Amino acid sequence: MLSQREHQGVCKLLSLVMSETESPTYREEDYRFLHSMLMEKKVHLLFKIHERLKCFERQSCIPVMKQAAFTALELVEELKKQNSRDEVKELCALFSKPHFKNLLQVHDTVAQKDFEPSLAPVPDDALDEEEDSVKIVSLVKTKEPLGATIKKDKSTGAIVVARIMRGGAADKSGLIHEGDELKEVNGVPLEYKKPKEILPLLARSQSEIKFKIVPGSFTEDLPSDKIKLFVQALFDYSPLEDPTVPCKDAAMAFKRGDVLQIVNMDDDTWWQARSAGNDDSRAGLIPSKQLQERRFMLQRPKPLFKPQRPRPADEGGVSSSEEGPDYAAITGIHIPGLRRSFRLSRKSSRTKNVSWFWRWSTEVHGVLCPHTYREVVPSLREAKDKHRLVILIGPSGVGVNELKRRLVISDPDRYGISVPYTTREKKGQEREGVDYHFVSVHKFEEDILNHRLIEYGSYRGHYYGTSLDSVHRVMVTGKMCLMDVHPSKIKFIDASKFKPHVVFVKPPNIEELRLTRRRVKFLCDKGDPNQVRTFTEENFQDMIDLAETMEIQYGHLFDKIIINGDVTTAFKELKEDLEKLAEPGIQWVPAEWSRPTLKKTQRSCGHLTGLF
Ligand SMILES: Nc1ncnc2c1ncn2[C@@H]1O[C@H](COP(=O)(O)OP(=O)(O)OP(=O)(O)O)[C@@H](O)[C@H]1O
Repeated sequence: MLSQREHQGVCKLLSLVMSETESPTYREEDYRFLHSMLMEKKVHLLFKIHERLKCFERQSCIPVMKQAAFTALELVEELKKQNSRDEVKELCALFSKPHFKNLLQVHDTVAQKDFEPSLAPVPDDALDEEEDSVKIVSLVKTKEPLGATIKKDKSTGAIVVARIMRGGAADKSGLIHEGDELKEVNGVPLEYKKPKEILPLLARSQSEIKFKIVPGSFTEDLPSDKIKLFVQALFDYSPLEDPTVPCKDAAMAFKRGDVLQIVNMDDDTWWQARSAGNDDSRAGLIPSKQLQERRFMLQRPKPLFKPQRPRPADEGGVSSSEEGPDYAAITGIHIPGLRRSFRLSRKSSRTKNVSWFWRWSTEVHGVLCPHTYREVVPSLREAKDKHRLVILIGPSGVGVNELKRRLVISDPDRYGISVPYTTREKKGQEREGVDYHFVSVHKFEEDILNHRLIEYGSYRGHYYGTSLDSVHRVMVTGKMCLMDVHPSKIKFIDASKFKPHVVFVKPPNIEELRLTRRRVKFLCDKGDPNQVRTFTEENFQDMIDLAETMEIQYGHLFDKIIINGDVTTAFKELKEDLEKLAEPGIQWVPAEWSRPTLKKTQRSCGHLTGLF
């Protein structure tokens, strides 16, 4: 907004100019052009800047002379002619020093206000052509790329500016816009030239690049710093491996999990983004959500077409009945709460796979949303805040329990595990509240009805489940609660309360599985301690297949993916991730957590709202 005084100034100037144009050569068209130019917001801003600079000039100190370097030189010559006193000699020596000479030269540059790069004057004949309006734009060449891409307009054959990268040199200049037609670069006409022939012209120019431009219809964008859309990438992207990217140099690479600020979404296929927190950097091209979804849809979904292997007779432990997900084995050091898993077990995985395949095939043409980007918002974590709930998921046998066990052993004061509930009888050494909470069927079913269980299932006629209550009990002790659930249950966890951090434990490739697990023994039936065996090739393949399916279905919920090849490396990576999670500061969380609709969804699902 212009101040009253500035506004008056503009009006005065405007009326002066208008009165001057009332000459015999007055043309309605020129008049309107001048009027619209003077009404331009940018012209007003220029007046404003001019006013401010004037103000500054009045306050600032004025140099006594503008040629101090020359005066110093003359003085030295004079002094040399005088006497040879020590002080005079010292002064002459001082004035002759290169540092001092340079200092005076800098002074003179400032005094003469000679900061502008010298650009050649606009040639007289530049505007003689018949075009309605032609712009001559001179840009000083720096190490920074221009930050614009060009293309040939298919219908007219003209070379036009395809994109201006936000924050780049062209964008900052404010002089070149998308849709502008380039007529010449450094005096070379671009007619009949291909875009790739023009790039060397730009590269060849030394200190300045001069464009002759026919402006396109330009609509002012929202400045990039005003667009506050942040997304977390759910896939890795490398422009070098993308043959469809319009300009590899203008594109940016990113990894899954990187947070990007989207600064331009005008184009349906290529957005412009920069790394979050890097406000001054030039934006880069990234595939838009729509483009990435299309690409994803065009890929043949692998699990859908995977041939079903026949089920060996020795693995028929669980039928395809309504029985809940199977429980997996427990190995290693006993830690309370580590003794059960509702994740798909290796025994039931094949049966489950069949139904997942069916679901995938319907969802792929229906509601399944490919994982491209998820909107995130910054959330400030303070030192006094409770820890976030850590959810570990992965196919059975991949090592979720092993990693939980190592975390608890490494720092029992920091990590805790919720104690599960069961309706079965207490066995041998088991302790109430340590190994399980032993409850009646009636109590368990009441808890189900009251939505007090995050997850539950039945195994051999007994219920097993994790209650919100037990998670809460760990959290109030100030520990980070670790739990493993089936990924389909994540959406029912009250995100605004627990701020779940989901870690997907992924198997490595089959060679590494063979290498690291060949001798590993696991309990294949927790009800029978004699049923210990080693992993088979089929177990490995199941693990990989199931991980792939989980990633396709639930990948958008994963905050971190850990590949559990070498267990020490995987554990270190997990621990580092969780330590970072505990640190105070800004964390990026899904934007939907802060939207009121989430609560509605939860209520309509009838889950997990009763207890807290
Ligand atoms: N990276 C690894 N290298 C070698 N052995 C591993 C590795 N990770 C886990 N194991 C071992 O594999 C076996 C299965 O691991 P674990 O019980 O943790 O799997 P899980 O994912 O919890 O599966 P489930 O829920 O079926 O028990 C255990 O004996 C464990 O010690």
